[in-house]
Amino acid sequence: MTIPSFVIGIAGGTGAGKTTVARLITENVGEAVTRIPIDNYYEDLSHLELEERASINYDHPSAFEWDLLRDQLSTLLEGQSIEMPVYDFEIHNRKEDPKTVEPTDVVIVEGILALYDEDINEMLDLRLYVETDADVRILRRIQRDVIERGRDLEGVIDQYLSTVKPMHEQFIEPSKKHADLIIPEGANSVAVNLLEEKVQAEVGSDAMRDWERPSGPSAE
Ligand SMILES: Nc1ncnc2c1ncn2[C@@H]1O[C@H](COP(=O)(O)OP(=O)(O)O)[C@@H](O)[C@H]1O
Ligand SMILES: O=c1ccn([C@@H]2O[C@H](COP(=O)(O)O)[C@@H](O)[C@H]2O)c(=O)[nH]1
Repeated sequence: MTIPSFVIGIAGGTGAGKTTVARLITENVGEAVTRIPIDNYYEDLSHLELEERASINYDHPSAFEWDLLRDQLSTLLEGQSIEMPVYDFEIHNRKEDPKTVEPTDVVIVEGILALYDEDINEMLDLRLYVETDADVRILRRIQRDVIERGRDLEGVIDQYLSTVKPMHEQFIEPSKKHADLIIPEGANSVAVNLLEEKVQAEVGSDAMRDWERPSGPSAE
């Protein structure tokens, strides 16, 4: 594999289709891709009761442990494995066991604030922002949170109006200015096909990568 990996950041509002885009553009390259969902880097809130954890603002940048994400991403880019935390949305906390993640040709950093942090942005080779209308996103979120994340309708609506929407407007939408590409309507087939080709090229042509990178082996 090539070191450092080619790193793609995928940001966008809740329900925009980030995970779907990440899955579709990498589904034909097998294990050459590692996904780092930044949800896994929510602060460890084990010291709080479940009820207190449920009322946290999970859409504010301060909810994330950025130092850990920066450290683990750079470790991965140096070619070493990491012990990535794994988040459980039902209990609003990390699971007990982390997941061992090995370095791969392509790394995808995905999450609402994937383009927010300056240091993380510098580590990204391609910055994507998935843009989908708010009404579509909230409908998707209601469906997902009730079915997969153990929430009730009233709770999803309250959280959306009190934190998700205002934080989207304050932090997530403005992070779009850091994007190299904006993908309208999420997983649209033209965008997905182009990005899939790019991912396959990165997995398949290590030699070209070295030519392109000033810090790559051929530049030394
Ligand atoms: N282009 C699309 N068309 C229809 N449904 C979609 C599309 N993209 C995503 N979805 C659906 O919307 C929901 C949220 O998508 P997801 O990729 O998990 O969003 P995010 O990761 O941005 O929160 C999922 O149920 C997914 O299947
Ligand atoms: O304990 C938690 C942690 C996060 N959330 C919400 O998740 C979304 C981000 O996930 P997407 O897959 O991008 O939708 C964020 O808007 C948080 O509000 C949560 O509800 N509970």
